[in-house]
Order: sequence, then structure tokens, then C-alpha cells
Amino acid sequence: MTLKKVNPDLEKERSTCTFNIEELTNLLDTGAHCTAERRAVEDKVFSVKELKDEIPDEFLSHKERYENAIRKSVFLHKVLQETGVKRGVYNRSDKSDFRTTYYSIFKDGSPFMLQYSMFVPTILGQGDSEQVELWYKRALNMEIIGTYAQTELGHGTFIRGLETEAVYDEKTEEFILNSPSLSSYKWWPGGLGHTTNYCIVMAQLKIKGKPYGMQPFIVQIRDEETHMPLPGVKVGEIGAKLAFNTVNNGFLGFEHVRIPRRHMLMRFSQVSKDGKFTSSANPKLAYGTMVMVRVTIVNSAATYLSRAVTIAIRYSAVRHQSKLKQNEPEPQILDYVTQQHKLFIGIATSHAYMFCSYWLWDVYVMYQKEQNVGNFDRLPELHALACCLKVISSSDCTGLVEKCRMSCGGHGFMMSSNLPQLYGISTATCTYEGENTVMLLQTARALVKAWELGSRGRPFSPTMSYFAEKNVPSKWDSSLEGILNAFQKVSIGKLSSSVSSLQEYTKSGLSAEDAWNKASVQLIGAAEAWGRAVVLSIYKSEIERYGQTVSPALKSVLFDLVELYYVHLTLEKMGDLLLYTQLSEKDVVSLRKKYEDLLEKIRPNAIGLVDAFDYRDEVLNSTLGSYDGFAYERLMTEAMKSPLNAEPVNQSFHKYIKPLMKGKL
Ligand SMILES: CCCCCCCCCCCCCCCC(=O)SCCNC(=O)CCNC(=O)[C@H](O)C(C)(C)COP(=O)(O)OP(=O)(O)OC[C@H]1O[C@@H](n2cnc3c(N)ncnc32)[C@H](O)[C@@H]1OP(=O)(O)O
Ligand SMILES: Cc1cc2nc3c(=O)[nH]c(=O)nc-3n(C[C@H](O)[C@H](O)[C@H](O)COP(=O)(O)OP(=O)(O)OC[C@H]3O[C@@H](n4cnc5c(N)ncnc54)[C@H](O)[C@@H]3O)c2cc1C
Repeated sequence: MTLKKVNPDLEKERSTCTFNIEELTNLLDTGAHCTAERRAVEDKVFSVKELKDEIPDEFLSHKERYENAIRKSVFLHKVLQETGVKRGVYNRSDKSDFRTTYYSIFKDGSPFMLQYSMFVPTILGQGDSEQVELWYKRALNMEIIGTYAQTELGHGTFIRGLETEAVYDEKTEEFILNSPSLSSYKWWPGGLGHTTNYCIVMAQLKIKGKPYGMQPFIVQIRDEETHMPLPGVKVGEIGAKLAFNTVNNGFLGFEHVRIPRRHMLMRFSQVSKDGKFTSSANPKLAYGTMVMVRVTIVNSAATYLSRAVTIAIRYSAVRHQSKLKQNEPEPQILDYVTQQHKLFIGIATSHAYMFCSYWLWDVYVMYQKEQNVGNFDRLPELHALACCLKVISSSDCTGLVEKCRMSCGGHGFMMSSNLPQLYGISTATCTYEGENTVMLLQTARALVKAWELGSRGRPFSPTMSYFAEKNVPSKWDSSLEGILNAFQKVSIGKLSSSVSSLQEYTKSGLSAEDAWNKASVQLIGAAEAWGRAVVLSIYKSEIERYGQTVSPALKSVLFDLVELYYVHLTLEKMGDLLLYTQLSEKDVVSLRKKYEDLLEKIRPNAIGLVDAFDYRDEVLNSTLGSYDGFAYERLMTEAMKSPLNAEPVNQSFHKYIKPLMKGKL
């Protein structure tokens, strides 16, 4: 098949774009130099022929897929090392720390994923300087390959309930690691099955029979030469999953495995040779890696969505179906306003969480600096923000990735569209690093505490400062500021009524725990409402800030998206707003009109906006979303790679179907 350069539909779409695409790309990449650096790495990575798949992954067996993923992980490691990219050190965005590039090579994840995303960061975050010196170098050179083993068969959420023990033996100056039951087996860690030879094990520390809570230990589990499991180590893979099938998630049990004392990571808590425990300044510092990963998930979620929406919008521009007007040709499906309604919010939501993720990252970095000098004041607010934004970004983006998949009709169901895989890796973010409901309850705990302290005159932290405002009824105002105020009212209303319920339940004789459980549906609602108010506020203020430096054309488009996001959310959350604000039917009617006008206004820029995410075809990995828009040709080319198409008649015909047809079974 000879292809024209670009599908004429996309050519036409690109000609209607009103802003400079490169300018937006630079903004989303957090700077022109970041775009240039990213592209240079991509050029290098995508030119390596060993990193290309001859046969699509989905046609391989589970074992072959794993082996192929290992092969590519090794080549990719080499290439990234040559480019000087530092792995295991997070940046503000998935794109700038090259996770997007890295994981484009694997549609379903790399078995080295946890090495970079949690093993190395835990060494850096939890090890003392001597330990960092020793382990970080070895990990960076891939002399050791590790993972983060916390979750067990019996407990993932309730960390205090973990059963793996690390008992200190002061005679030999060693810890003895033991898994006392089946439920204490580690279960889930990425790469643990057959890839890693070391891991961070989160275990209950015991000294002379006394428990000292969960601590991180660095444990060798396989021989560095033969890769055989060490004596007393039971390790394997947990099996097939909804996604991440090439990540090699594993299980792990210990039978009295001894490790040296200095294999406990001792930046915050220490055990001396004679078994004296020195506790950290704040016991929650051992949970530090989780806070960091939750912060980064906000950006990952936005990135997955931006990839899905690029695929769906490009496809919607080249797909023609049905009739809008009888005497005219079939329109592009993107001309259906219902299609715009499904997809444009995906662009705006991706922007909202991307800009919030940069802001949250900066808050995290600020906290890190303060933590280094022993100041933990910001931690409770950071923990609440990381939990809550992780939840709403992962759930919103996953919902919208699925919407993108469905908006492509039947073809969105094809693995070659890459939309099913994107859904798989996106929905995992709702579970890993803290299950979403549990994370909302953590957020609610912080909010209720702040509310109660506030009622006794203590000041609120910055993202909760609006709690201090009196909830005076005021006329509905459809400006951005007005809508933001309205969402803050919803947040205050939900929190105050959750607190009232808690008080009523305890007054009626329930214990504090039972009252909490009974009110928990309200509490997660209050937590979500706070998260919404934070995102609305940060998205708006960040765009106002960038708006001062970008061109007027780009500024106008950025604000179209902010408005779309605000109005869409107002219409989605109408019930809450009717309850807690003065929103009227008349206001809703005018907001609906505003929404329809915004879809119309954004329509000519739709392709420009997704082009600005600047995903190369190799990153999108999709028959439907390529830059040139030749979706049908690519679908057919990929279909021809099915092993079944290698022969005109499959042997099963002669073996089974023909006898059936001839009545000779
Ligand atoms: C193609 C493919 C591309 C892919 C490219 C992807 C690249 C990116 C890959 C990422 C890959 C990750 C892969 C998954 C890796 C796992 O999933 S690792 C396992 C993660 N596990 C979890 O997150 C477990 C969730 N559970 C928890 O965090 C805790 O147990 C809970 C729920 C917070 C409860 O803990 P608890 O000790 O019982 O605490 P609790 O009594 O509720 O609270 C005590 C106090 O501590 C505070 N607190 C609790 N936690 C914290 C904290 N973390 N910090 C500060 N304070 C805290 C509370 O606020 C509370 O404060 P006060 O109210 O008393 O003032
Ligand atoms: C793809 C993937 C990769 C992972 N990678 C790793 C890894 O590398 N390392 C690692 O250590 N772990 C990993 N995990 C494990 C992950 O962190 C846990 O699965 C997660 O923290 C949820 O814990 P759980 O499975 O125990 O769920 P559960 O806590 O059993 O949740 C089940 C249900 O119970 C509810 N529930 C639980 N507690 C409460 C409560 N207090 N209040 C109200 N409702 C509650 C939840 O809301 C949920 O609906 C991974 C998981 C996945 C899916």
C-alpha cells in the first residue's frame, strides 16, 4: 500500500488551529529545553532496532512476552545510560523523567519498572548516607535489580497488620526475616517473580520480643551469579492480570533468612549493634516512598489520559459515519457534538491534572527541603493532598480513558488501538499505592482534624484556608471565580455535615470508630469535594500565571479549556451545587448554552491541542491515533500480523470442523 503523507481530514484540521502548537508543547513539557531534551532521548531510543517488536506482544505466550520484555528492558537500559538519563530519580513529569518514553517500548509494563520507580527512590529516601553510597551506585549500574515488597497476601491497605517479621539477633548482629503464615507472603511487587535479586522488604521490626513497627530492609533474594533463590527464600510470579502482564509481579516468603544489621535502611530509625532502637522524629517517615509515588501518580494519570485522548480525537477526525444532513456526505464523527462532549473534557482534564501535578511536585520538593532540616510541619497537608489528588486524578482519568476507548466504537476494542492497554495501566492507579476509597478516608481524617482544630481557633493550612470563611448565601455567579467559590461552599457544606453526623452518632452512644464507619460515605464525599476545590483553584491560578507569559492566541485557548473544565464540572455536580449554593434552573440553562458554545469554540483547535501533547507514533503505539491518520491501513497491516493469517486454512479445520460437517465425530 502506498500512503499519501497525511490523511486530508487531518490536514484540514491542522489548518484551522489558531495557536502555535510548539508553544503549547513547550508549556506542557515545562520548558522549551525540556522538549528538546525529551525529543533527543526519543530520537535515540526509537532508532534502536532491537527495541521494535516483530510480532505484536498480544500474539506471544505469557512466557515469551516476559522474555521479550526482559530483552528490551536490557537494551533500553543501555541506550538510556548512553544518553545520560538518570533513572530512579523522579522529575516533575512522566515525560521529563522519560517514563513515557520508557514505557512506550512496553505496552504492558517493564519488569524493571519497580527498580526505577520504587527500589532506587526508597534507597535514596530511607537510606543513611553510607547506605545510599553503597546501594544506589550498585542499583544504578544494574549490578543489583530490586523491587519494593510491602503488600502481603493478607494485607495491602492496613500496613500495621503486615506479618513479615524482622527479628534482631544481637549475638550475630543480624535480622532474621520470617514469614509466619501464608497470609504473610509478599504478593504483588513488580519484577519480584523472576527478575529481581534484591528487594526492599517492609517488615515488622522486633527486638527482644518487643515490636517497633514497620521498617524498610534491603534483602538479597537470589544469587548474584546463578540467579537461584537463596536458601530459605520462596519466590515466584503471581500469574496473569488485567494489565501489567510483562511486569512479572511476584510472591515472596522467608524461612528464617538472616541479613546483616546494616541492611535495615537507617536514615530515620536505627538499631544499634547491641539492639537499641532509636526512633525517627516522625514514625510516618517510613511511609515516605508512598507519599512520593502518590505525588507522581497525578502526572502519570494525566499522561495516560493525554495519550488516550490523542488517539481518540485523531481517529474521530478521520472516521466518517452516518449523516448529519441528508444531502451531504457522512461527516467526521468529531462533528457530532456528543462526540465532542465525550472527548474535549479529556483534553481539559489532562491539562488540569498536569498543571496541578507540577504544582504538587513543587510542594513535595519544598517539603523535602524542610524535612532535611528536621521540619515536618507541612507533612500532614502534603499527605492529604497526595492521597486526595492521587484518587481524583486516577479515577477521573481512568473514566475518561475508557470513554475515549468507547468513543472509537468497535475499533477502540482492538488491542492494536492501544486503548485497552491504556485503560489497564490507568485503572491500576486506582488500586496501587493506596486503594482509592482508603485514600479518601485518609484525606477525610485530615480534614475532620483540621475542621475541629479550626473551630478551636487554630489556623488552617493554605489549601484549607477557605474553611474559615462564613458560609453566607450569595447570588450564583457563573464566572470562574464564582464557580470556584461555589465548589468551596460544597466542600465546606459536605465537611460540616459529615462532622455533625459524627457528633450525632457519638452522642447517640456509638464509639468514635463506629460513628466514623457509619458516616464514611459522607466523609469520602467531603474528601472528594475538597480535592475538587483544590484542583479547580490550582488549575485556574496556574493558567493565570502562565497566561502572563504566553502569546495571546495560546492564552485564549488555555482559558477555553479552563472554562470548559469549570462548566462541565458544574453541570456534573449540579446536585451538590443545588444543595449548597444558590444555583437556579435559569443558571443551569445558561451554563448548558455556555458549554455548547465552548465545544463549538474548541472544535477547530481539537487536533492542534492533541498534537501539542507531542506524542510520536512510537509512543502512542496505536493503529487509530497515528499522526498521519491512516487508521484503516494500519488496522489491516496489524491484522495481517496475526499468526492465524499465516496460512489460509488452519489445521483445526481438518481435525475438528470437517468431521463435524461430515457427521463423522
Ligand atoms: C506501560 C506501563 C507504564 C507504567 C509507568 C508507571 C510508573 C510509575 C510506577 C509506579 C509503580 C507503583 C506500583 C505500585 C506499588 C505499590 O502499590 S506499593 C504498596 C503501596 N501500599 C499502600 O499504599 C498502602 C496503603 N495504606 C497506607 O498507606 C496506610 O496503611 C494507611 C491507610 C494510611 C493507614 O496507616 P496507619 O499507620 O494505620 O495510619 P492511621 O492510623 O490511619 O494514621 C496515623 C497518622 O499517620 C498519618 N499518615 C498516614 N500515612 C501517612 C503518610 N504516608 N505520610 C504522612 N502521614 C501519614 C495519618 O494522617 C495519621 O495522622 P494523625 O491523624 O494521627 O495526625
Ligand atoms: C498493578 C498493581 C501493582 C502493584 N505493585 C505493588 C508493588 O510493587 N509492591 C507492593 O508492595 N504492592 C503492590 N501492589 C499492591 C497494592 O499496593 C495494594 O493492592 C493496594 O494497596 C490495595 O490493598 P489491598 O489489595 O490489600 O486491598 P484491600 O485493602 O483488601 O481492599 C479491598 C476493599 O476493601 C476496602 N477497604 C479496605 N480497608 C478499608 C478501610 N479501612 N475502610 C474502608 N474500606 C476499606 C477497599 O476500599 C476495597 O474496596 C500492586 C497492586 C497492583 C494492582
